[in-house]
Amino acid sequence: MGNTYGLERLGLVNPGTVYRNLPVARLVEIALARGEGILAPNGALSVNTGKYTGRSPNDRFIVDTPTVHDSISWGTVNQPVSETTFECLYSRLTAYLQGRDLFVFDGFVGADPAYRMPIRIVNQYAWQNLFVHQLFIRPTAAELAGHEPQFTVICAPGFKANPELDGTRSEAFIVLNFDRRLVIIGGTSYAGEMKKSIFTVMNYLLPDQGVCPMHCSANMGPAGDTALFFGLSGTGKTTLSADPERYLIGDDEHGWSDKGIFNFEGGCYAKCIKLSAEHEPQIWNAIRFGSVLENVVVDPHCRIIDYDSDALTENTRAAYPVDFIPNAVIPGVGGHPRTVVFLTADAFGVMPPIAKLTREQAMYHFLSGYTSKLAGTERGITEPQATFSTCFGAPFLPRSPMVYAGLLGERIARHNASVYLVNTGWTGGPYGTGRRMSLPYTRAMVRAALNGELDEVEFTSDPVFGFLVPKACPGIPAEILNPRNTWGEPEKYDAMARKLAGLFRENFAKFKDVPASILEAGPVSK
Ligand SMILES: Nc1ncnc2c1ncn2[C@@H]1O[C@H](COP(=O)(O)OP(=O)(O)O)[C@@H](O)[C@H]1O
Ligand SMILES: C=C(OP(=O)(O)O)C(=O)O
Ligand SMILES: [Mn+2]
Repeated sequence: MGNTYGLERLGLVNPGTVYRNLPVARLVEIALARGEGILAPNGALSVNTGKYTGRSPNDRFIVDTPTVHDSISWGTVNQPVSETTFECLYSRLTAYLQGRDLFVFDGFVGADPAYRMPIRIVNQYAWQNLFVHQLFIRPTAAELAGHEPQFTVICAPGFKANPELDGTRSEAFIVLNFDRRLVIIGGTSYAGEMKKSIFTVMNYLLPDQGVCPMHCSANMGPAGDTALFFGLSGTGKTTLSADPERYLIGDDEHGWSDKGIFNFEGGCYAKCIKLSAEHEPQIWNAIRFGSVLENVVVDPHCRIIDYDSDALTENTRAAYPVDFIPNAVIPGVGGHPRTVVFLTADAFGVMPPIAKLTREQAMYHFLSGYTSKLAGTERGITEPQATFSTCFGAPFLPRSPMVYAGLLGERIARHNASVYLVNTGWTGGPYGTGRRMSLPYTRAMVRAALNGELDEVEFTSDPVFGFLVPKACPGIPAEILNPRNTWGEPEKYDAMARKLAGLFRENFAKFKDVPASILEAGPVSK
């Protein structure tokens, strides 16, 4: 029998061949030989995930054990399952995997050696093992030799749960078990479930180590100044952090410790619907041999890639290691951020393209997490839907939002970071009548904020939300800065703004123990 690398300790007995940390070329060869995907003309491995093309938040559970019971914010996001349910499902999963070839990736999450955690991902599919190889932090040969995983993900999309037997909601499940330090995934092949599960684990563990975990991208300017871009899926974290004038640290998940910031991952996971070489050259060029294209339409005969097609999903993706972007920072660490950007994709077309927030407003908007869910990233979402996703990442936060807001607010104050709200969503009217904000304009505004150019301009106070809106911004026609001017009928804008302010108030009512100064930083007019 071949080496099983200790898998039997997880109850994974009698496997077929176990492959551990295969090089990229072999994973690609095996994936192709097994018919898991096809080669795209740019060299990327192209795969389709079938029924599940986005995350399935309703199928995600956390095992409710005494150790974690009091520190998890239970509810519709963090749904509990019992240990008995977990053990039954787990034994059926391990039985399913007997006799099958398995692909193991041993590596790390967390670029700062002080906080990094050795992890193991066990995959049924070679392509998913390539995905995690590129997305997480790859070990050196020496690190691999001494590797002892502290958390494991087992991902077996071919194993479909039976809700009656297994206590799941459907055939798909993502179950996190902190006592066993194990995540099990079945029924769905969407690769994002693996990375976001480990993100959730870090979001649980790091606050106890004095680190603020954040759903944000990060980059660094030539002078070493770092910036963070918070935002729910599809709001522009990946796109805006890939900036030819700056050094990329990471596109999605970071921690902020007493030393500065660090990426959790070693790769990026870019949305590629309507991707163009003109608007996103760095991402375009990162899609090559070693990358994975997920649910992007690639013609099986003539092998033409159609980035414009949403035939399989709007949520088409490319996964690649950070160093496929020129000027990436390896290892992904940086100093304390000078600028923090909250990205919102406002489907009402109300929010200005950029606004400067006071510290209290920053906390109010961080807790609110106002944005729109964009089509495709979660099952059942087919058009933009206004949502309040606390901390711009509610689906990934196992603890109370106050834990994360407290950690972030304290760091923003201590390091005197400037905070901006940037609307990458609609302008000129709501979704349907208006249009998506122009990406070149958003880039110009972000550049001005990061360069300090916005410190030099005049601002007006937004009559509804109270934050400061610049009157001018280099590279931008001034009239787009006030969203009211972009609507055909400004009175309709006023009505919509009042409606949105009402939604903010309604949503914020759920936060009970918030200091008055933060409560008062919400919408100013009734
Ligand atoms: N003004 C804009 N700012 C940022 N992204 C935009 C804008 N307009 C359109 N987009 C598109 O929106 C998507 C943003 O996705 P992405 O950066 O992957 O989001 P995230 O990383 O936050 O999930 C990309 O497909 C990008 O091309
Ligand atoms: C991968 C995801 O997130 P993001 O779009 O933020 O990268 C996701 O939500 O499945
Ligand atoms: Mn992203």
